[in-house]
Amino acid sequence: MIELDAAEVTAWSPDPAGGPDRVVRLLGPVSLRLAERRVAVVGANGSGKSTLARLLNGLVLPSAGHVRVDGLDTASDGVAVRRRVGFVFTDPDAQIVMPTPLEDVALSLRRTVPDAREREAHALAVLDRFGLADRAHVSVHALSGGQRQLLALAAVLATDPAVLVCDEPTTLLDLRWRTHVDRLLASLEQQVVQVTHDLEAAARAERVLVVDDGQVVADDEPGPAIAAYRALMGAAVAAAP
Ligand SMILES: Nc1ncnc2c1ncn2[C@@H]1O[C@H](COP(=O)(O)OP(=O)(O)OP(=O)(O)O)[C@@H](O)[C@H]1O
Repeated sequence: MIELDAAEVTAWSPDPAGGPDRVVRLLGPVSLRLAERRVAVVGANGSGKSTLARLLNGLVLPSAGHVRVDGLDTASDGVAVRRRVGFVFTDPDAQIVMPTPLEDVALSLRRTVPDAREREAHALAVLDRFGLADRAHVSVHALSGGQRQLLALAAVLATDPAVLVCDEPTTLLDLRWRTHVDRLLASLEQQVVQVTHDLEAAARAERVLVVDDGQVVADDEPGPAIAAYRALMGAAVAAAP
């Protein structure tokens, strides 16, 4: 269970008028309990979706309030939270650090599988599960964008986190790879919280959060939540000069 209690995120920002830096609120206060297996987060560019997603595994810490995962506070139990909550970025290149897929997945397993041979065998099995076994030893630069996104997912899921948070995991993918990754995400046992601009993907969630200007402005089943998001975007388009 993910719990946000009056969680706020603030940051220092330059004053456009040239005065001293000032504190701006990026998100919140947000209070939520997320127990559903499939949660989608939608909203305009810059509305605060990534900030919300990053709060869930302690990549961003709340400036006020608390975020807890299965009772573990992201501020005081960050390491334990990150073992429970895997995070997948939009751009897999932000995440892939090793020269080959095998080494990259093996790196994720270094804590849970101490023996090097066992670790390699385990990493190969993970790559096989993601359809990447025949790419295990090639340079990661020789992978397609879709294969790189799969590798990023494989490396995160290798340690079997209880929760997977994905920040627009299919935005850079063509329709074929998007469908492939969507199916893979749908097949997971884990709780998945997915930030997305893909309203078809959001419609498959059990619960959809709509973020606008740093606030959760709708929180509902997909039908009404997506309708609220469309209304919000329609109003923004109508108000544009
Ligand atoms: N460290 C920071 N300092 C100052 N402002 C920040 C910082 N991080 C994010 N912001 C601002 O906070 C707002 C929310 O950013 P966030 O990345 O959460 O939006 P988003 O909804 O994920 O956007 P997108 O759909 O474009 O990825 C934006 O206006 C962004 O510029």
